[in-house]
Amino acid sequence: MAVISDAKRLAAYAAVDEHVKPQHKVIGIGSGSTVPYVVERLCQPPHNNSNSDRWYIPTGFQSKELIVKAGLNLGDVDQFPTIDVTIDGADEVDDELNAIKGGGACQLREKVLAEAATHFIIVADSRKDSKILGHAWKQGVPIEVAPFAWAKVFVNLQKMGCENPALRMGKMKAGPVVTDNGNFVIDAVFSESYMRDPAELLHRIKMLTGVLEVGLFVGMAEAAYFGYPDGTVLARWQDGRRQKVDASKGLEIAAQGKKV
Ligand SMILES: O=C[C@H](O)[C@H](O)[C@H](O)COP(=O)(O)O
Repeated sequence: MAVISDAKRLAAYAAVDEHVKPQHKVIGIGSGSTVPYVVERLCQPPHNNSNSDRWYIPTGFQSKELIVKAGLNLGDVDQFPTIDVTIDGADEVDDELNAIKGGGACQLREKVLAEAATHFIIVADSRKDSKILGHAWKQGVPIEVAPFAWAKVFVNLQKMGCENPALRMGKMKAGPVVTDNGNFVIDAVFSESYMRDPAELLHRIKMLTGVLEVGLFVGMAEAAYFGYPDGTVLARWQDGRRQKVDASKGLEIAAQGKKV
């Protein structure tokens, strides 16, 4: 198995199989390239047997489309402020399961759904499995800001020691990326000494007026599942446990899924 998409699928399948139980009635669906496989698995046996009285809550446009296209019940977090399980992707995950998120500009809704969840689980391929944040993800910490405040937040980030904050610009669109909430995103690279203490960094950035949310998810994930190109899945837990998950069942289903 050499393809990264297969690794993502295995991680997603393993996470769904381990964490989504028939009694779970409200499920948060995250964003990114691994999440379509989460929805794919949720639509297969035995999980699909629970879907008629289950509600799915999206973290943005992409996951809303996934939920609607799969014919699942779409809800929102104002109807369901308590979620049983949220499964989401990540840009990088450190040794303690702190994560950088927001590469797709979804960090605000993602953090609300992560915080609302009794169980918050990350799924990703092995490239996201890291020791210290910033080692693998070089683009910086995604920061969602009120549009009129971006230049002021820029100056404050520079005062904190971030040399080159960047207003994220659209592709095939003149001007900045506008999030699903109508805000802008600043990507801010910080030194390793900052990244070694993500809780402190999160606190300092969040205190800047005009900042709505920071793509640092500190102490939130219960477990993270990383798919490897050799077909294995590594589960890491917040208490430091590491476990190789038997992905053979997932492999079998993935093979069947591809034929469909
Ligand atoms: O804003 C986007 C999210 O935080 C994604 O979960 C994250 O960027 C990972 O996305 P991908 O799996 O596409 O690398």
